[in-house]
Amino acid sequence: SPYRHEPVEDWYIVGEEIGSGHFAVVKKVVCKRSGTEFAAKFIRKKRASTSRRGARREDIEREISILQELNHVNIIKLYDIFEDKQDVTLILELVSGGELFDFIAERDVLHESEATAFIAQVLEGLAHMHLKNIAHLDLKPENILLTNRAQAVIKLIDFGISRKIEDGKNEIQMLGTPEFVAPEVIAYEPLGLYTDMWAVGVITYILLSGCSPFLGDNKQETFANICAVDFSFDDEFFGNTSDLAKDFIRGLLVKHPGRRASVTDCLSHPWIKPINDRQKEERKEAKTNLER
Ligand SMILES: Cc1ccnnc1
Repeated sequence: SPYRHEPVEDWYIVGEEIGSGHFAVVKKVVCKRSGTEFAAKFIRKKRASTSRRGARREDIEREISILQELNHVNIIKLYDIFEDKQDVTLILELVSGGELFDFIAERDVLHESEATAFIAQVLEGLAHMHLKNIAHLDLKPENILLTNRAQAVIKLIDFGISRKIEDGKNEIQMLGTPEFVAPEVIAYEPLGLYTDMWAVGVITYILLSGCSPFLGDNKQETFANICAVDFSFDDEFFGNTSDLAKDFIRGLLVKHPGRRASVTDCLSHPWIKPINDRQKEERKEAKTNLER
């Protein structure tokens, strides 16, 4: 295969674990030649065809080809690929500012205008993907990282279940994380770019309130809440939230995929792109209630 068959340790000093995925572990590494830090994602290969452990070759190659097609400041970059008997290892851009939600939880007050700046960056990264008919399909807070605390640049990570959406062929059976999956995922109906937009609605709802709109006591309850689109803006948590923000979320938590706001609709929504000072004023006043 076209991947480098030398040991990763020949070229990189392997450091601490900084993340883990389904069949993968992510470690901080330092390039021996340049001293530059990267993240190495060691993906365990499936050995026997009957084994349930390890990732299938076609899934690893799909993640790689999708990462190689994407080139955007808000999407994690892939620099190199190694392979040995046990793993395929992706050398990725190191994103060391932690998860967006931890950054926000640390802040005592986060104005909506700051929240929109983060969501706008998620939307910019998604716009780049959706333009190429690529859906992430596993958008959730832990897959939204920050480069560092100063600039607070967002990076989308983990394209492990990401897919090219081709008409008629997107009957993909898959399940992201229950709390963030759209109704079509639960109903085994076609997934699409619109499936990511539902997740943006859930993420924004949580960012502004600290509450999860559909989370039940178990998976079944959560799925029932999602399929019924059973959510509300409880005044206890949304009392300070602007009407623009609620309108933005309502446009995304729509059951019918065809009626759901697209990434383009979102980028031109007044909550993200205020067109006059009144809209700016309205946004500024509101504060988030994210759990501290
Ligand atoms: C977890 C992770 C993945 C990619 N880059 N940095 C950190």
